[in-house]
Amino acid sequence: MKGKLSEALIYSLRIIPLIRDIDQLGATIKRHEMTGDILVARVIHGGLVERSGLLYAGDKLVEVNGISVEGLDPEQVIHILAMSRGTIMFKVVPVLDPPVNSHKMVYVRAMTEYWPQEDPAIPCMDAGLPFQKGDILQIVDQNDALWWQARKISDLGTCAGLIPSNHLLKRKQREFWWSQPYQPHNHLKSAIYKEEFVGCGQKFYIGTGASNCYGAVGAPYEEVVRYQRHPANKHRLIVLVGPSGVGVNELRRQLIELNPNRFQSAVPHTTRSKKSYEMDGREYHYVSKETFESLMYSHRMLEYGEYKGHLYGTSVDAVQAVLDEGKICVMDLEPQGIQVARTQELKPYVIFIKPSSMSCMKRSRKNAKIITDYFVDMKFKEEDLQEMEDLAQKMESQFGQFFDHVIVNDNLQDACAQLLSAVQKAQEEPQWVPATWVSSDN
Ligand SMILES: Nc1ncnc2c1ncn2[C@@H]1O[C@H](COP(=O)(O)OP(=O)(O)OP(=O)(O)O)[C@@H](O)[C@H]1O
Repeated sequence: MKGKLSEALIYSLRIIPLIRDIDQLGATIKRHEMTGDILVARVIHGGLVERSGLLYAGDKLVEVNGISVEGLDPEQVIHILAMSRGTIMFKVVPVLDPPVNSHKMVYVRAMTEYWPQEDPAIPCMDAGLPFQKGDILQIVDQNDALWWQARKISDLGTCAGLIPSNHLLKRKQREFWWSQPYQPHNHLKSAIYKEEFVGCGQKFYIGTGASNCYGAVGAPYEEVVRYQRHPANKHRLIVLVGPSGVGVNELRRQLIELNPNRFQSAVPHTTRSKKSYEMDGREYHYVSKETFESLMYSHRMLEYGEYKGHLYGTSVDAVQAVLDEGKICVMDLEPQGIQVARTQELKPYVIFIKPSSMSCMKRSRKNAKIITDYFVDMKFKEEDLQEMEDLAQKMESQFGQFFDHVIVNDNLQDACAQLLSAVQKAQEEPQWVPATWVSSDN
């Protein structure tokens, strides 16, 4: 029988050389709250440290290039690193069980915006990844429940950056919401232990329009997948959105005119009575108020409104009727209606029609007429164009996360050609869509 051995931890010191090519090392360090040790806090995905496979989160730094880091602040260690060139020698006590990233890679659409420079709670500002509404992010590391690592798909070659986790972002949004309007910034103060980024100080643009660095309340990330419509499947609904007068109707009309066998509008419903020259199902579906309201209450109306005492609206079934014929349904929608249309059933592809610059608009709309029920032949005035621009900005900042594509409507022919190409791509090429749309039918 073995005698009782007293246990002892054997700390194996390891010397790790890292050759710094450019000045990115891609790791953060922090000081242990109790022991004062300098530890590797985080290894950034895609950075030099991660690629070397030699340093892990939790490793304790003992020396850097022969200089002891004992008793130093993380900032002082960063300074030593900043002065070092070529091969950097780290003497470390390796962590006993290095963390493994067991999460699969997921892609999300950012439904809000995030500005690390405005977020005092981020453990390391320089390692933060700023993003805007609608950006598609590749989440590469979810080991930390609060801070994930992600890359923008438009920038997959770079090393990852820190973003707040879904859970943290939701919590912060809620706190911010409740703290309004009396203490707009107190919620951001946090006792999170600061980390220092061992890499070059990336400079980020600080957003000016954001109400706070965490954006608006709502689901902060939407999981997305690449989806390509099978040629045998129904077409995706094409939704056009834009400020009044920008040319949404004109573009829709022109697109349908190009190929009426392929593109079609949905026939709207109305509660007004049919005129003698009209035909039920051609201009409108003429229904009773009760029928209309039951469609509304059962969420089968994509949008509706009242005009001169009568209800008007477009139903999901009317859109489906066009899709069932194998055609591409093109409809314009108020931005508030996008969320209602965003279903697995319709898989809408949303195109935002945007005005161009004021000077361009003045030129291109010189002979254009505002089309309303009250004024005939009224030309666009400067105020109209200004109002259109302001509204476009508001729409973009409020609903930009839902836009799959943006077209600037300056020259009508160009805009129409861009629309045709975008619509074809939406139907025939892979696009990012909410993961829930393809879970069961693929
Ligand atoms: N690129 C363009 N160049 C010149 N005129 C244009 C252009 N786009 C649209 N127009 C004209 O601008 C006017 C308004 O366009 P349209 O009716 O399509 O606006 P809208 O976005 O549908 O707005 P609303 O919803 O208020 O009707 C029309 O007379 C249209 O012919």
